[in-house]
Amino acid sequence: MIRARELTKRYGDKTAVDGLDFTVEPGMVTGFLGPNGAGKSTTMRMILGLDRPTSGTVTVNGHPYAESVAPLREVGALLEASAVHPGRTARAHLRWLAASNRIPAARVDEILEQVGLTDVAGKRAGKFSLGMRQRLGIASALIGDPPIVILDEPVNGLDSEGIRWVRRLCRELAAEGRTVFVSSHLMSEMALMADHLLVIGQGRILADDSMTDFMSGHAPSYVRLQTRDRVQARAALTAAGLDVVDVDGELRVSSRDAAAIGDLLFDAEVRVHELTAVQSSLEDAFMTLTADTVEYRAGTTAAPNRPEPSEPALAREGALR
Ligand SMILES: Nc1ncnc2c1ncn2[C@@H]1O[C@H](COP(=O)(O)OP(=O)(O)OP(=O)(O)O)[C@@H](O)[C@H]1O
Repeated sequence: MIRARELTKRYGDKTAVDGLDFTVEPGMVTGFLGPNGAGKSTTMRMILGLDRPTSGTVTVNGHPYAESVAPLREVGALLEASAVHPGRTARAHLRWLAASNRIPAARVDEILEQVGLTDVAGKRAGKFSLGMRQRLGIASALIGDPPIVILDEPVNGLDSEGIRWVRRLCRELAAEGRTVFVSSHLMSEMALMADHLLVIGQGRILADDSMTDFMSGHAPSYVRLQTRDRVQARAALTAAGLDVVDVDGELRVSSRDAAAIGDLLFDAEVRVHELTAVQSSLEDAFMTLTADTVEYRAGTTAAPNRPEPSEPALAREGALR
């Protein structure tokens, strides 16, 4: 378990992390999300004792990580995949880590096998591709068989097979009862991997919810309706208590039950061309939630202080009503 209380970090005038209170529970994958500059890396660094909080505390298993006597056996972390001496082979790197943490040498071959690096174990890390370095970073995190695993952008540089492997690995680690805390900018991947989400923006918590609650609260579902009889359809749906928005000639109905809407329109003698239940994505939900906290943004011709609004966000705000 990881627990932060009023965790704050300032760099001069800049408050990177602003009074965070959260608990990362064991037995599940917790996704850590936030736009660039939100304070994710700073938070992870403070958890690992690499940065000192300006105020507040963060503990792993009830004590600050810096006080750990066998750090790699307590917390395994991947912060930067390239943090390996380039002249060292993968096996030599892992042996060195094992020796310095009193981990049996036999564990090295076991972990090389687990991350799929056995065949290149004798190769220098400097010659590794980004994907191989990522795997070596994950091996380094897991060598001490730690109950807490922290992975910052673990799928960076991995191909589809590698991404699936990381997803399976995280889910297995959580199923074994470990605390798994993972950041990623790949929303589609996070949606498949995480059970719980911690979302921050400008150093503050925006959401701390189970994936299910987060999606139902922030990623609305709707039914898309194409018909020539829009006026009649709208009247029938509104009379039934449903919200309807017109987006470029397509009606969006605030419901997830396409069949019920089909029946209702049939009774109202409305000819339907398309009726599709649409679930907005984690990315839509994330963009809507963090819209006002984004620190770096490319120039856009749309509204200057908000991201390009996602379709469901438009629907929810009734902007096109
Ligand atoms: N050593 C530092 N000195 C000054 N400011 C810093 C330092 N480290 C981070 N910051 C600032 O603190 C804020 C949070 O940065 P942090 O790297 O934790 O964000 P992040 O969520 O990890 O971003 P990204 O997704 O881009 O990695 C940013 O505004 C950043 O510029």
